Amino acid sequence: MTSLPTPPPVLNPARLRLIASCPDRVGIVARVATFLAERGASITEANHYHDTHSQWFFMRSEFEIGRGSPSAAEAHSPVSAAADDAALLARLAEEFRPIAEAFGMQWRITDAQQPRRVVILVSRFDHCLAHLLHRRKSGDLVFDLPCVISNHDDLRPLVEWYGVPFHHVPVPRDPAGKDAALKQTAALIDQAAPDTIVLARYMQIFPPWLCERYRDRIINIHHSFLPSFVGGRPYHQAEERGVKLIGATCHYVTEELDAGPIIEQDVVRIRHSDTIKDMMRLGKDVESAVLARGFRLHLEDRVLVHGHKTILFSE
Ligand SMILES: Nc1nc2c(c(=O)[nH]1)N[C@@H](CN(C=O)c1ccc(C(=O)N[C@@H](CCC(=O)O)C(=O)O)cc1)CN2
Repeated sequence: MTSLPTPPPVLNPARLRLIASCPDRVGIVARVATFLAERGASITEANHYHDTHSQWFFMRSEFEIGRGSPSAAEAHSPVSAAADDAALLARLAEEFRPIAEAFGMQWRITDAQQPRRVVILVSRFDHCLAHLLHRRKSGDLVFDLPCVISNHDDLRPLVEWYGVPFHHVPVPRDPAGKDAALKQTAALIDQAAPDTIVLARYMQIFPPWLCERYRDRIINIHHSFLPSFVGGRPYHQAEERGVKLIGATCHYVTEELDAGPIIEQDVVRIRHSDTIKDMMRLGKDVESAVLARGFRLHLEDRVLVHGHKTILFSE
């Protein structure tokens, strides 16, 4: 049997992701793999899942592909390379669209090397925000951070120490004032044009219109193991109930409070002698870790929303 010639390695390939879901049928993976192979793409990671309840199929393919146009190699300017990558991604999407339509897919192709634009919202508790700012500065989490928005001014020094713009939008308790403040907050978010919004212990409830505008792109950290202890003061609820485990839940934000699709959760054991203050102290590490893990899964396109649940294609 004649061995196929090994193609020369593609120098500095683009690294893209194709995420898709559709009613299950035979041939989906074969068709997508052929589409990629026909374009010289090398699949570096592939995940598939068949949901027996809904008979839907989910897939995530990460692949490397030559940037193609010689102009990109010749240009050597980051701006040109980024522009070429955008053009490559747009061309692939245009060519994939007929396949997606034939299978009835919900899909997207993303650039794994293009940092996401993220706006973080916070109130007074700083531990989750501080964790994300540190992980970004250390390079563990890669994302662009055009600004942080808060309904309190307390965390301005922390945020500005990291060289990130800080916007203070106080939210009064009266309904008219709250509505106006959340509209001002939304305007700042829109101005930043984020891919993702992270609520890092932001203690204001987003109105339905804002949840819809950024559906499946708003990530919250709730300081309980949902569905236990929804809403405000979950540690007080936990103390009253006498639970032996407290926890944290990272979930997408929907108009129904703390009921959005869950991305990541974890727990920590507590003792009968632990006070609410002890719980809040023990909870901080869990909240920070769960938010960072959930956020990373989202940044890497490893979370697929299916109804009120998620499918995770972890590494
Ligand atoms: N539409 C949604 N908005 C928000 C969600 C959500 O799931 N859907 N999660 C919350 C975060 N959160 C718990 O994790 C939470 C935040 C605020 C409250 C609350 O009762 N807030 C009061 C004001 C409290 C204050 O001023 O200190 C209120 O908004 O009336 C409960 C739970 C973020 N937003």
